[in-house]
Amino acid sequence: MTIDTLSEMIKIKSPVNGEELGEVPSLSKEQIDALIEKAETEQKSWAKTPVNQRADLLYKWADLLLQRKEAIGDIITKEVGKPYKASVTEVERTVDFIRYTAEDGLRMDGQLTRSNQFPSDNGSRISMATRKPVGIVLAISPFNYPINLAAAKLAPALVAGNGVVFKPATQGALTGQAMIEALKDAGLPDGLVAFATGRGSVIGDHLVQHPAVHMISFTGSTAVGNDIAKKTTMKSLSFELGGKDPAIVLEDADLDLAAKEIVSGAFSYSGQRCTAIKRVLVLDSVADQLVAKLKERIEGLSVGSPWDNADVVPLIDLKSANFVKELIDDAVAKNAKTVLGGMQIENLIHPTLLDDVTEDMRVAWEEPFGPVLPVIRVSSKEEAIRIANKSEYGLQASLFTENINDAFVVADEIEAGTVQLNGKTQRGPDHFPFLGTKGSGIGEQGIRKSIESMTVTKSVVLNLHE
Ligand SMILES: NC(=O)C1=CN([C@@H]2O[C@H](COP(=O)(O)OP(=O)(O)OC[C@H]3O[C@@H](n4cnc5c(N)ncnc54)[C@H](OP(=O)(O)O)[C@@H]3O)[C@@H](O)[C@H]2O)C=CC1
Ligand SMILES: O=C(O)[C@H](O)COP(=O)(O)O
Repeated sequence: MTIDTLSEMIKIKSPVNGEELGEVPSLSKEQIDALIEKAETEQKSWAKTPVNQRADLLYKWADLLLQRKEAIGDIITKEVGKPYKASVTEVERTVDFIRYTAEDGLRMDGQLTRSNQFPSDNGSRISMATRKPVGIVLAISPFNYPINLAAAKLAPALVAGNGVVFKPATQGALTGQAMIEALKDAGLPDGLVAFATGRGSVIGDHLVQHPAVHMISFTGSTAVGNDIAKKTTMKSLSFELGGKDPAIVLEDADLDLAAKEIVSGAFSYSGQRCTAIKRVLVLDSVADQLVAKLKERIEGLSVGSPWDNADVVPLIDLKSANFVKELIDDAVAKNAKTVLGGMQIENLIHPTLLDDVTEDMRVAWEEPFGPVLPVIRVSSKEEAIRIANKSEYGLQASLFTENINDAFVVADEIEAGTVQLNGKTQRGPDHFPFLGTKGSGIGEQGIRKSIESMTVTKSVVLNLHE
């Protein structure tokens, strides 16, 4: 089917019980073009709107989201099966994100540079650089944080004076709709944000190659990120992609702390987080003890419905669960030991701990996006660093040690955007720098960095003549 022939609706069903929740239009090429044209027109006056008024819109939007947090939390849980408490927390976190973005947007300043800072210059020129919006930002978000990772693109884009084309994950589009309704109720100029629904596989190419789009802020899988990068030209890119975050546990680590952080980092929302801990690299001498502690904690996880706030819930779809099971089966066939779990019931995978995982197993390298934790035993910290860095990904890493020297030496060697010392891998707080190296991304996020990525420098030079 080509995009030109589309006009049908896409039904959104619950990943938990298959209930039909609603539908969103699969927009045609012409509909998308008309929306983008309107956004382009509106952006011109939005860019001239004082930043304090742009920030006011964000504050009002945040207030409305907070008032609607239970209702939106309800939609998130229905649509992506996130535990209800975590869904409401996601809305609250988004509110904080938007408010902080408004504040940072107000503080974004230019830079004054005198020419005589450069050798041999007589000082007759002054550059006054300010930040200008890029124009139209294409925001493409994934399913797993359907409001937070969408607002994390829209808020910086808007406060900086841009128009936005917002393409939500299809499984996440109902949440996106609720978020956009709140933005409209807060006073969003009509048409400034084009809400572009439709499957990425169908409308994606048209969006990412659209000549009116100046910048693409994408969060999702490395496969789709690679595809977009190949297809676009002359657009700036900010990509947050997949990960295979290791937790490295050295001999002198506090093993109780390590086990607690690793289990929470690996299994919350069933491991459907880019920053989930996706492998453990533990020194042989403490591996038995650590595995026993991990086992005990994983046994304490609840499995079931997101409405009961279970720790481990059904995955986003059957295809994803089948993929996770495939990784488990491959490892077991190659002699990994199943310490716990390994069962699949439709799209629910029981929390799984695999020991004695080796480098020939797919689960050592591939991102499951599910509740499976492989343990790889290593004989030295050098081996841990080698295996950590052999990954195609480089999002985050955790390092557990009581030795401050090792902490900094090893952290320095790890190829990742962030190394967490004695803590689980995680993105927040959201004003921290957040980035992936290698296959985990391009560019940097974190509130200030996101605003910067959606603006360009405009320099006006004053030439003084005697
Ligand atoms: N580093 C980070 O910050 C994060 C990374 N991720 C990564 O995202 C993945 C899980 O999220 P998931 O939603 O499944 O990721 P996908 O890559 O499948 O989808 C992400 C978004 O891209 C859209 N899309 C799909 N195909 C195309 C295309 N050809 N052109 C343009 N857009 C397209 C999707 O639309 P549609 O839904 O319609 O297919 C969706 O909106 C994991 O790999 C995870 O690690 C997730 C969150 C954070
Ligand atoms: O999408 C993701 O997985 C997030 O960017 C990770 O956020 P978190 O570390 O706060 O869960």
